Amino acid sequence: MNVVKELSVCGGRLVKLSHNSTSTKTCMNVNVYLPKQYYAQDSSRSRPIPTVVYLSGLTCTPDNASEKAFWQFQADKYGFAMVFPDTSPRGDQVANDPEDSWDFGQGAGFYLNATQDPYAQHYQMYDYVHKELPQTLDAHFNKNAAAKLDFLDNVAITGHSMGGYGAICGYLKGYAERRYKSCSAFAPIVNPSNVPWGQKAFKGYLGDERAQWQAYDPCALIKNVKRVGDDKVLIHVGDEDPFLEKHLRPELLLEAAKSTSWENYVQVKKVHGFDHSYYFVSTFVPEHAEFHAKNLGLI
Ligand SMILES: N[C@@H](CCC(=O)N[C@@H](CS)C(=O)NCC(=O)O)C(=O)O
Repeated sequence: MNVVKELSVCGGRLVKLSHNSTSTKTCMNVNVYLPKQYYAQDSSRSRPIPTVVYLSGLTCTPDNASEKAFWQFQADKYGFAMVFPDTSPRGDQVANDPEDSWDFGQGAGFYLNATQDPYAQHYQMYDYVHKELPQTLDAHFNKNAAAKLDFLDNVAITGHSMGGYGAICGYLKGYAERRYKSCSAFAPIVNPSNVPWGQKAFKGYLGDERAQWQAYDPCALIKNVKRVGDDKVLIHVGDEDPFLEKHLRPELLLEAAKSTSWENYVQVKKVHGFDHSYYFVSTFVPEHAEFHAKNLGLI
């Protein structure tokens, strides 16, 4: 991994990295925020600093949330690190949307492993985000450092819009092995098989066969994953979000959860007057941070 830039933010440092990914076969950018606890000269710390992975929405790079979600204040408050991955592979060699729209292709990888040409070659974002990136970050940050960061075990996941979808999907798919300790989402796409953004992406990346889509659809996954303990999924969405009725439709996840172990354990908070922007996301980041801090054993 190459450190492209390091900046002071709040009480810690934002590290901007790039690396050659074996999953996407491209150079990927990722931002990592190391909270103030990472730099504290406290050798008595008994366990590594947990991480929260934030998956961004359509058109975003790792910088959008790093600059506009204000996670850093919360990371310092509770003592977790943040990982901000990119939303797709990028580059001239990477196939893009034939319609040249922002809802598919570069900036819109949907955090899945594409099976269809010409996308399968580089769009392997599921393996990248959930498998390769944590291992790569672990090797980079923990090799020689005294203070350890936990990218592999005590990890939470969250995200916005397409990234909220990616977070719920990754959480449920990895649930049996407890890949993530905690999951939340801001204005997520919850039922991609049945909304235009998701259908376009699934058709392009996974093909016409709808049976293949089920493996990545939270509304299908939730029916086959048995919830344990106090696990809950926390969701916020604004009632003035322009994408609410057509693309997000969070009520469909509540319907899918009915009569399963998740009934009453998916919490959708519809908040009045908020839209889809980072004004909305940043307002509710403190509540999500507290939720994850509890589930990561920090409070
Ligand atoms: N007009 C928006 C449409 C896409 C959009 O709303 N993207 C959301 C995620 S689905 C976003 O976070 N955009 C970037 C930002 O607000 O910084 C854009 O081109 O950015």
